[in-house]
This record gives sequence, structure tokens and C-alpha cells, in this order.
Amino acid sequence: MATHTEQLTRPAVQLRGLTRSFDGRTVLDGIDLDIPSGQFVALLGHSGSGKSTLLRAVAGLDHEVVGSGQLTAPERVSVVFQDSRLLPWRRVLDNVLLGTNGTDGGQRGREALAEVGLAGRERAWPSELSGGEAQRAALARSLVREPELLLADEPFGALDALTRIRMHALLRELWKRHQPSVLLVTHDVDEAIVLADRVLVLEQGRIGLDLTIDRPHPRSYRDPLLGEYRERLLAALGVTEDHA
Ligand SMILES: Nc1ncnc2c1ncn2[C@@H]1O[C@H](COP(=O)(O)OP(=O)(O)OP(=O)(O)O)[C@@H](O)[C@H]1O
Repeated sequence: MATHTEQLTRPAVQLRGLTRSFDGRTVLDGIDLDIPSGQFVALLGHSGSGKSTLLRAVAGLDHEVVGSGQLTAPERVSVVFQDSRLLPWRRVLDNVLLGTNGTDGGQRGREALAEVGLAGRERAWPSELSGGEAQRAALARSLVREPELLLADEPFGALDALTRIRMHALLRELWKRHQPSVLLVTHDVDEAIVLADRVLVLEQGRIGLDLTIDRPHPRSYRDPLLGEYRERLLAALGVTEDHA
């Protein structure tokens, strides 16, 4: 049995030898990963490299991955996807409260909506929200569960560039306030280095690069030191910026 000290220092997420194949093709090839409690981690990789597969496994949504290795994750996990997945026939507050016991008359849901800047929109229908507002509502829905781990799969991928930047600030602010561990899947190198304290690159079924971003927050996209991280990540992804 784990001692009290071991429980306190144990990482929020612990993967050992996690493997997943589809039709005989190996997508995750023995992934080892520890995410300390409260760390904000971004996961980069080319399309088809297995980012969503890894996230789904950590979320407990992939039953076939069980038995391929060791997977430990917290009990309270929230997942946010690229589309908000709000139920169109429920008002915004009812969407946020979905799956909660609602014993406080929806108070926590109202607070979560206020936190993401949607106070006053509780009774709106999802169809009345913009894409950015719908993602804010999705974040509010994830918050009411007070997750120890927030998993986000390209949550801002469908938003315009300006909205995305505002959402970056919001996510970071929510993280600072609630301190969940975060695993954010993204295609966007800049998004990863502006938001995360650690960026992983998934390639050929393994973590090819594990980079700590040692810069204070809030980070500026124009910080020249972030440029160095950017180059390392692009190199790990095999991307050259030479368009000449
Ligand atoms: N349920 C499934 N059945 C068969 N193949 C799958 C399944 N889920 C994922 N795959 C395959 O596994 C590989 C990795 O997919 P995954 O969605 O994890 O990649 P990704 O890195 O998230 O890609 P993207 O950035 O394009 O979303 C792909 O080749 C995909 O076709």
C-alpha cells in the first residue's frame, strides 16, 4: 500500500509502456509519461501521430488500451474537445450542470459561467452562442466538476485567431485559479509555448521531445526567448520555416 508521502508526491498522471494499435498498426508504442500534479502540459505532433489516441486513453475513453501497460489518472477528469458538444436542446446553464447533482440550485454553474465571462447567458440556447462563447461554456462545464485533470483536445482549433488569443488568456487564468493538471493537445506550436510549462512532441508512437518552457507568465508571443523554444519544437517536428 502507498504511504501518505508517496500519495502526496505521486504524479497526477502516470503512464508506463502504454501501447495502442489499430488493425495491426502501432500508434502508441510503449509511452512512458509522468505529469506532476498541477502541471500544464501541451502535446504536439503531426496529424495522425496519435495525440487524440493518447488523450482518449488518459481520459479512460479507450477500453482497449487497458492491459497494454500501466495507466494511472485522477478520478475527477474533465475533457474539452474542438467542438463544444453542448446539447442543443438544453439551455447553457443546464448544459453546464449536466452530470452534476445540482444540489446547490445551480449556483456553482452560475459561478463557472461568470468565471468564463458568460454571466447573464445562463438561459441562452447553445445555438445563440458564438463559437468562442460555446467553447467558454464548454470550459465552464468542465470547471463545475472541479477536475484534478483537464484534458483538452484542440479546444481552440476551430476559433479565429483573435478569439483564440483571448481564450489562451482565459485558460491560463482558470488554470492559475484552480490548478488542475492539464494535458492540452494542439497543432499550434505557438499555442503550446505560450500556454504550457512543458511541451511534448509525439512522434512514431513515442515522446520524441520533452521540453520545459522556463519563462514567466503571462508570456508574449514576441518574446525572443520563446523563439528558441519554437525552433527546437519545429525541428523536432521536422518542419523548416524556409519559405524562400
Ligand atoms: N478508432 C480507430 N480505428 C482505427 N484507427 C484509428 C482509430 N482512432 C485512431 N485511429 C488511427 O490512429 C492514428 C492516430 O490517430 P489520432 O486521432 O490519435 O491522431 P492525432 O495525432 O490526434 O491526429 P490529428 O492531429 O489529425 O487529430 C491515425 O492514423 C488514425 O487513423
